Amino acid sequence: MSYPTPHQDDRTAEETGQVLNFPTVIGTAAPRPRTEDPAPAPTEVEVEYVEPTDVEVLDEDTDTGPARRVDTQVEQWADQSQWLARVAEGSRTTQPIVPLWLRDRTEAEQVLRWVTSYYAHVAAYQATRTPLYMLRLMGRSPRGAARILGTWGRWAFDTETTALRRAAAGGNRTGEYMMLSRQHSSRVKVRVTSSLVLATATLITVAVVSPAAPAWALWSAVWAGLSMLGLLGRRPDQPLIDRAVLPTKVEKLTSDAVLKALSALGISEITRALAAKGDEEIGFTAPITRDGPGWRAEVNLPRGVVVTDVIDKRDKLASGLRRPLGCVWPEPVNEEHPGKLVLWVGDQAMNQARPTPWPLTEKGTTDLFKPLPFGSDQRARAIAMTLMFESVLIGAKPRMGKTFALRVLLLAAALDPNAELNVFELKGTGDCQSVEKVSHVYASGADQDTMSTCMNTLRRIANKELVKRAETISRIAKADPKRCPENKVTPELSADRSLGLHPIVLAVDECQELFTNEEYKQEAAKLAEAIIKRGPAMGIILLLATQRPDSKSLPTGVSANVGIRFCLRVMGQLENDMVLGTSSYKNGIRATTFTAKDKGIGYLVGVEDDAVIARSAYIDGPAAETISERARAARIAAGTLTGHAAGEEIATEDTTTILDHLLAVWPGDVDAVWSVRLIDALADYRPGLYAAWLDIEDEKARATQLTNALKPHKVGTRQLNREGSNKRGVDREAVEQAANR
Ligand SMILES: Nc1ncnc2c1ncn2[C@@H]1O[C@H](COP(=O)(O)OP(=O)(O)OP(=O)(O)O)[C@@H](O)[C@H]1O
Repeated sequence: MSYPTPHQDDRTAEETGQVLNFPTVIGTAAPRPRTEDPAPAPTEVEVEYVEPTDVEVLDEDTDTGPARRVDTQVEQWADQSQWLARVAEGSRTTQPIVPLWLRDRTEAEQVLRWVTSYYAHVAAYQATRTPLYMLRLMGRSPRGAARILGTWGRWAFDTETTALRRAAAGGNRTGEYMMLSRQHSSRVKVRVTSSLVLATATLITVAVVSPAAPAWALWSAVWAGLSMLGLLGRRPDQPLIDRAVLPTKVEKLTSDAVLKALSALGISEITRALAAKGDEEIGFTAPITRDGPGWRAEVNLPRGVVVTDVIDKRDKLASGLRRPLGCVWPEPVNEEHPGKLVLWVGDQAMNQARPTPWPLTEKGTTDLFKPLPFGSDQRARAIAMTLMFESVLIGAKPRMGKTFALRVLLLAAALDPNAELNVFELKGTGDCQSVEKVSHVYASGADQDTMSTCMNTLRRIANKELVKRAETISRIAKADPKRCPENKVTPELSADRSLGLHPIVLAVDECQELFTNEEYKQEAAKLAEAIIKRGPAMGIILLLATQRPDSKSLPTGVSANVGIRFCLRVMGQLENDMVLGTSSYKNGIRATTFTAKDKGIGYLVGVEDDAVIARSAYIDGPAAETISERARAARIAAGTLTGHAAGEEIATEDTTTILDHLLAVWPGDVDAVWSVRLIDALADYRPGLYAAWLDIEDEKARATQLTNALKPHKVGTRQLNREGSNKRGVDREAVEQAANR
């Protein structure tokens, strides 16, 4: 593309804008003339067009004339340093020396499997059709025989000279005719005689040899003969052998196919960009390559089109590519720009691929400080997650695989003999039963008893364990900062059982039951939030799974603070963002695009830098039992089988007191609060314990209830003059001191 020189362009300066010359540090190229300068002799100046970048547009009112474009420096730089720009661009987009698929053993195996399966398919396809091909040969043999006879007849009776003889006879060329006739007669005589001799010899040989030959040899000869005739009888419009049509799942992805599919999306900018041939608005930034069991294309979408526009129309894209929906996975590349699309097209729909086996099914133990195998991505690459210092939220529509995913994490945790498991399944179907034999606390049920056991465990962990662990950690950090450099548990501290800092895993399946329970919802939300915020540093890991990830069933404090999120199929943006985090839907991370068949498949956030599509490992009931048995044996060997699993009676009753409740509901940093206000908050927090106090109409009498309840803890109340009224109230310091005592 070339810039017009001032004389080539007959527009006015106002129309074109003026190009200012900037002093440049690179070279001393002659400045471009201003449009109002006397025109130099017209010359054809070919200047390669460089996309204007960082163009400063001056205010129309400043200086003289209209807004000015100041591309000169950019152009000069580009003119003189084209190669530098090319090198810079080139080094940004260098292609890997070792192909992607060869870098990883699993991927190399995938490719090998793919190639083998392709040729196996072709071989099997043709082998199964061999009888059909034979029938076709037999069917065509009469035509072959006729063709042979025809050809022989034409040769033996010298038909090729018939036209010449006719022409000589018609033209009264007697001499020529006589010569041709003689030649014809002698040819026919020789050819017919030799044919008869050959035929007789063949017949005699057959008659002599055939009685002595074995039957298979005769049949083979007949078959070979007929096959030969069949081959000679072929027809160009009906090939004998069918093409082993490549199955759709391994068809190569071509750039044409990708562009065609993109054009079918009905996005006007894409259609325009594709129509404008030669325009580089849309294009591939790397060759389409094999990537795991599929193809990977990198596309720069036209300016203004974002990858989420394409993700929204994934079904149309799949239709355009003529692939099953489960094969087509468009993804954004967030570190580049929102219009950079990576399109991965699998050979097989993800939901139909064989789930990769869980590596710990047969053997092995785990360490919660290290990555644990969780599942695999669309490319069948293993996905591992480190649970320590994290909390996990799993959300989905019912029956999409949330309990299976939770079970993988629970079994992985169970295989760390040092981890204490507290497991609650609030639907009562026994979905987590496989880990009962290794759990310190285990309860399953939809009843109030299970709920109350779950609440008491939450209270123990949030109110006692967190406090105790914080004290231990700060004591160790003070005494020996090297032992605890980041004021959080380390593998060494956690392994020392005498310190009580071993990992605690608290899992609640169907947690919506807890967060919507009239009696516990407020308290449960506060406790869960406290554990999510403060627990990870102290080795406490909360795992939550819910089939109703909406604002009512999942407290914002929980959904906003959780670290690892796994969202299987959900129906709407709200549920999607509740599980995956605010703006996920807007950013193209949409679990709404999964279909009902995508069981166990979801978006996983918080494990890799970007959200990934993952399928949890499939561990069925019997396999889970076997793994759990192994985990139990490991615990027995390590001497860490405790609580419910060890048949111990564990105190799961409420060990919190009114002091804990007061501190949980205390408003911010306020040092003293009226008793009536505290009673209101307490009644919301623990309606089962305090709601009855609200029935007392007289404010003074109501406040007295709190005074009396605090007496056993040696916490007094006093008159507080606030907002122009004088009412009984409590000091925070007094409550804290009593709680610490
Ligand atoms: N990773 C997976 N691969 C293949 N199939 C899976 C996978 N995970 C789950 N499934 C299938 O999905 C079905 C439902 O799974 P699961 O019981 O975990 O669903 P759920 O979401 O917990 O259901 P509910 O909400 O009713 O408790 C299972 O029976 C299983 O066959």
